[in-house]
Amino acid sequence: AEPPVTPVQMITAFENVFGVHKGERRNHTKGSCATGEFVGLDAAQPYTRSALFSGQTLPVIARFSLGGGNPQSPDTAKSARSMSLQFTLPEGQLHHMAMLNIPISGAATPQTFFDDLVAKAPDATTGQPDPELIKAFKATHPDSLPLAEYLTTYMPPSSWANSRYYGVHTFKFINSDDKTSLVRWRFEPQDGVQDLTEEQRQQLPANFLDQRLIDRLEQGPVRWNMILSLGVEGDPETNATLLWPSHREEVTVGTLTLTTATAQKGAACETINFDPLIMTDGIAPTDDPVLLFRSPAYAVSFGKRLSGQ
Ligand code: HEM
Repeated sequence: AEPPVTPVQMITAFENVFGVHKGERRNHTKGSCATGEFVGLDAAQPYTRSALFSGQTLPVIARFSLGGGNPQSPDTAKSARSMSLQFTLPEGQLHHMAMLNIPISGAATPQTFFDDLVAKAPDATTGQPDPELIKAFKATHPDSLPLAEYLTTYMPPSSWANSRYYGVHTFKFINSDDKTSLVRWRFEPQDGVQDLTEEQRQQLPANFLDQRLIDRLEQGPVRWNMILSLGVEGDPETNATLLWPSHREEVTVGTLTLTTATAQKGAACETINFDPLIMTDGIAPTDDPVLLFRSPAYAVSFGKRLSGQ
C-alpha cells in the first residue's frame, strides 16, 4: 500500500490545481471579513459545558469565502460557500468553526480528497484536466459520489446572509458530568435561505456577494440561529460524506449576530487560521480522519501565506 498522504503533499496538490497566489490561502482563497457577536443558550448545557453557551455575549470575527484556490472565482460558481467564525471567550481562549453551505464532505478520507485534487490538476500539454482521470477517480472512490450527487441539483446562495452553514463533521459535546453526546450543527439564517435561480446565475457579475452583505447590514444586523442535531446509536460518526436522517432531535443553542463587513485585505480575518480543532473545553473532535487532517493541512497553508509564499 502507498504511504498515507501528508499535509505538505496535500497543499502541493492544491497548488497544482489552482496555482500559487503569493500570500493567499491555498483553498477558500476568495473571501471577505465580518464582525459581530454570539450569545449561547442554556439549552446547550445538557450536552456541553463549553463556555460558548454561558449566555455571555462573545465577540466574533467571521470570514465568508468561496471554496477552491482561485482568488478570482466568480460568485456565481457552483462551488461551496463558507462561513468561518472565531469566538473569543471571557478568559481570552479562542474557539473556531469553519463551515460550508453544503452539508456533506466529498471525501471520507484525506486520501480521497488528495486523489480528487490530483485527478483535477491541469494536464501539462492541454492545460485542462483530463476527463479520463476524473472518470477513473469517481470509479475508484465511491465515497466521492454522495457529494457529486448532491451537486447535480446544487445552486449557490443569493447572498451570504441567505445561506445556511453546516459544521459538516460530527463532533463530541461533553457536559459537566463528563457525558459525551455526538452532535452535528448548522447556522440557520434568520433572513431565510435563498438560492440563485439559473437565470440569475447566468446574469450576475463575478462579484456581488460582498456588496450585498454590506448593503444588507445598512438595514441592521444579520442573524443566524445555531441548531444542534443530536445523533443516535448507529449514526455516522467518522464519515462526513453521509447525512444523518433528517428527523433527529434538534435544539437551538445560540444566536450569531453580524454587524460589520469589509474587504479581506488588511482586516482581522485575513491573518486568522480558522483551524477547526481550535476548540474550548466541552467540545471535542471525533476520530473523523478528514477533520483531524484539516488542522495540519491548514497549518501548512497558513505558514506559507504568512511568510509571503
Ligand atoms: C482533508 C480535507 C481538507 C483539506 C486538505 C482542506 C484544506 C483547506 C485549506 C488548505 C484551507 C486554507 C487554510 C488557510 O490558509 O487558512 C481550507 C480552508 C477552509 N476549509 Fe478546508 N480542507 C479540507 C476539508 C474541509 C471540510 C470537510 C470542510 C467542511 C466544513 C472544510 C471547510 C473549510 C473552510 C470553511 C475553509 C475557509 C477557512 C477560512 O475562512 O479561512 N474543509 N481548507
